[in-house]
Amino acid sequence: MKIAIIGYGKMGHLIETIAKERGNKVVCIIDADNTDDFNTPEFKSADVAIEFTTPSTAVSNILASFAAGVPVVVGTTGWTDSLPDIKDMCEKGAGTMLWASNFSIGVNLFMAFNRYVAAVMNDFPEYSPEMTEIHHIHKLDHPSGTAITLADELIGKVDRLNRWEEPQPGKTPNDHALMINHVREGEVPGTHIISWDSSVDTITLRHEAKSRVGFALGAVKAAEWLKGRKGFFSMADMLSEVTHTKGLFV
Ligand SMILES: NC(=O)C1=CN([C@@H]2O[C@H](COP(=O)(O)OP(=O)(O)OC[C@H]3O[C@@H](n4cnc5c(N)ncnc54)[C@H](O)[C@@H]3O)[C@@H](O)[C@H]2O)C=CC1
Ligand SMILES: O=C(O)C1=N[C@H](C(=O)O)C[C@H](O)C1
Repeated sequence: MKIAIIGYGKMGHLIETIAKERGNKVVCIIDADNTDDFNTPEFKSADVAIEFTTPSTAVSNILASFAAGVPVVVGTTGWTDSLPDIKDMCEKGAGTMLWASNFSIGVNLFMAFNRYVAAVMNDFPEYSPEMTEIHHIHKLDHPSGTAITLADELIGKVDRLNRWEEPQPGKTPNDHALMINHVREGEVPGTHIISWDSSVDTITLRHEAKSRVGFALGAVKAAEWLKGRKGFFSMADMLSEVTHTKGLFV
């Protein structure tokens, strides 16, 4: 199939390599210096575009893809205040998009394990959860999109929690808040840790990406799956259809 790449940075380069290895043709690459190319026949010929740019540019790239009539897989994080409006547009037929805070199959399994553990822990108030995400020093947003997804899903299962917070100097954490810590060091591709702590022990769930390959491969597979569909989709929609794990992802 024909793929357009929006954002030719660390993820964009890897997506180009993996898309070609899987037999796809990359028909157009848009980066910060050629954003007028959304109007070209090359971009408009793409079956699906894949967008990995920055928190401040994702929304305009999504809208430009919709205007060009090209369905778009979006991995950019840090812009999701606008997600309800974009989802609404897709549901009204103005565009097609698949968004995920994390395209790695391992992280999507980790998300399922997190939901299961949180549901169990709802009945064990002696355990308090906390989350830490560790990423490379170039990352623009915090907490990571993945941490926000994990936190929202955990909070949804635990009656004693109603929001997440980041630590603030001099401020005592609220009893009903899940704390999310972020660490920026070196070139760490992405590590997420969820711990459940009691006075006598700690239970820890940890996912550690070894490289960005899992993210890029998942995004290319999502693009291949999105071809020919219309509406708004998540990784869960794709995984629940292509795997036989009934109820695990949605
Ligand atoms: N959902 C997922 O699985 C993953 C999401 N990400 C997210 O993807 C985004 C990009 O990550 P990286 O590739 O590591 O960043 P990067 O900084 O290496 O690349 C971003 C690219 O976007 C380009 N860009 C900036 N403005 C643009 C515009 N208006 N139009 C087109 N391109 C533009 C930059 O020139 C740069 O080449 C980040 O938000 C990151 O958090 C990263 C890895 C996995
Ligand atoms: O910026 C990154 O690199 C990553 N961003 C995503 C996020 O914010 O969750 C996914 C992955 O952890 C890598």
